[in-house]
Amino acid sequence: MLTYLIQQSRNLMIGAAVASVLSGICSVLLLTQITAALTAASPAERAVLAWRFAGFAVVAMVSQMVASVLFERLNQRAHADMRRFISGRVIDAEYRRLEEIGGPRVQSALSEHSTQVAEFFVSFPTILVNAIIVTGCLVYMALLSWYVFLAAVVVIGLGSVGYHLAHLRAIRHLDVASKEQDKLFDHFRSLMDGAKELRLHAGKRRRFADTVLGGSIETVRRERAFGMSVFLVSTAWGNFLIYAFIGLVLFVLVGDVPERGRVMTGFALVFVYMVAPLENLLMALPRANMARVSGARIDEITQQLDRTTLDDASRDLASSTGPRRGTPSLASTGLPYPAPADLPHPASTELPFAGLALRDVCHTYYHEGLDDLFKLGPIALTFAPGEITYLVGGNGSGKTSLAKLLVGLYQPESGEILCNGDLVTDANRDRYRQNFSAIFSDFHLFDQLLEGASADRDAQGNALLTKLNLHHKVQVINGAFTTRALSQGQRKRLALVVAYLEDRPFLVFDEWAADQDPVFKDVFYRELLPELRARGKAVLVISHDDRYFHLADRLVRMENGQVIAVESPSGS
Ligand SMILES: Nc1ncnc2c1ncn2[C@@H]1O[C@H](COP(=O)(O)OP(=O)(O)OP(=O)(O)O)[C@@H](O)[C@H]1O
Repeated sequence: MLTYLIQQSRNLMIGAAVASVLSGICSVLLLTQITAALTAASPAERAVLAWRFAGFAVVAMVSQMVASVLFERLNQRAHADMRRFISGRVIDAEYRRLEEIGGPRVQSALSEHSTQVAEFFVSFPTILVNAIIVTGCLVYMALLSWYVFLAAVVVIGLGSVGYHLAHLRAIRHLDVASKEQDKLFDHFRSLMDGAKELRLHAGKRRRFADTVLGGSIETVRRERAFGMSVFLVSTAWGNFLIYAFIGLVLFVLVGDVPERGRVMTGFALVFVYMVAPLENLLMALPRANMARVSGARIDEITQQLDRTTLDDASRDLASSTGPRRGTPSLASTGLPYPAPADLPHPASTELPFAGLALRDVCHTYYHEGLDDLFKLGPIALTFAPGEITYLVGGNGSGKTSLAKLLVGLYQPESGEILCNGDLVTDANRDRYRQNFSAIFSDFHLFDQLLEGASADRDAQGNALLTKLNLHHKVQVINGAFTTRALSQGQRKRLALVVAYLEDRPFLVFDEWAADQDPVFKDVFYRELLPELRARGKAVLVISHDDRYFHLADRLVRMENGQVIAVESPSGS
């Protein structure tokens, strides 16, 4: 990830580095002018020095401005690139994969980890400029004396071994911290999602705050502090080696060389000049290592997201703009998923929907903690336009899972789905999904319709709001709802407005009516559903409202992941 970001920003980075180096050189030259001014005798000499001083000061200022602005831009660009990259992968990922990975880990990658990686671009100029200065000093040292240079190499070697050992240890702790951080994001979510429960139960609130959340915060602090301390200790070890080296050179190696005074002065100057950059370098490296750990974490998450992706069409599109699997690539981030018009056509929505068939489809959930499986299917069912199917059964019998299989959110492990007689495959699954509007029980309402604002659509939306008796609460203006602060039942009605506007041939309602008052429940089952039937829509209604089961064209009963009966209650 980090390597890729550096490659992506190479030119900007080179520009920023050159400006940094120039600023560093000018600072040194300014110092030489100050020293010269102290000893300058004539006014003419001082005038020349003054002009030079002014010149270097201006160049130093301009180059520092350019360098810091460019590095800040690099930082922000890296941040934006990563956000686009990760959210692009999340949008592309198979839904089931997302369920498995879980929101908190993705959230953690999007926020903390990407901040750490972007931070690298703040420490990078320090590393770069100081590394250049240290290298320059070593070259100068080699010119002064080969013996001393070789001694320097040995000391640097020793320092590196120490640093490497420390590094291995520190990385282990930073890794534990970054994994714990993913859990911490889960607890952060509970802070909001569980706000009501936490307020109603003081004991639980305390235990959550102290043990669960507090424990997680503490683990991250402890592991990160330990990892970083190891780095800092190795920095002190590096510093010690620098002084040991200086002592070695001054008091042992240049004992009785010819021109001792000149050589000693030369070394003294190099050391004085080199110590600060070397210290800065050693201090900046731990930050770069933090960035590396976070970069690896982002890679791990995006690779898991990638294991199965949307469909071959989007994969093809991404591969035409850059590498996709294995090596990290931001190439597809500008276009995280293909516009429907760009997709190939099989199982398409262009043909009028003529029906679909599930042929012995199966899906399995594996519950890791319990070492337990939930097996859905094999299930064989057909769905026709203008037909209302009620899917009923006890809690956990597999109704929602079957609906997710039906609408293409899960791909069948075995068996197949045929739409208009065409086989649904990985290549056309995304297009197949465009046949459906679904309101699951954990539905999400976007604040916009995301259909492109138009006066017509606003008018259509507002008419539907009136029909669903919501017009006094909310309106559609410029393609967006004026509010989402509604009761659960009202929000579900709003979701219904969205589904109506989508005008898809197949609608799925997962216990939609559960939150409606009796009057509107009646309207839903007795008016809205028949109306949809009359418009030729296929409808799957997951329901526990047995008062209305007789209104279904077909009643599919489920138990323990299997369809146990298909009935025709209305006698049609
Ligand atoms: N995201 C998931 N990960 C793992 N297992 C799951 C997941 N969702 C559901 N399951 C398992 O699948 C079984 C069926 O769940 P499903 O939600 O399909 O049932 P349901 O019939 O819709 O239940 P309800 O009437 O309570 O909504 C559950 O018992 C659960 O063990």
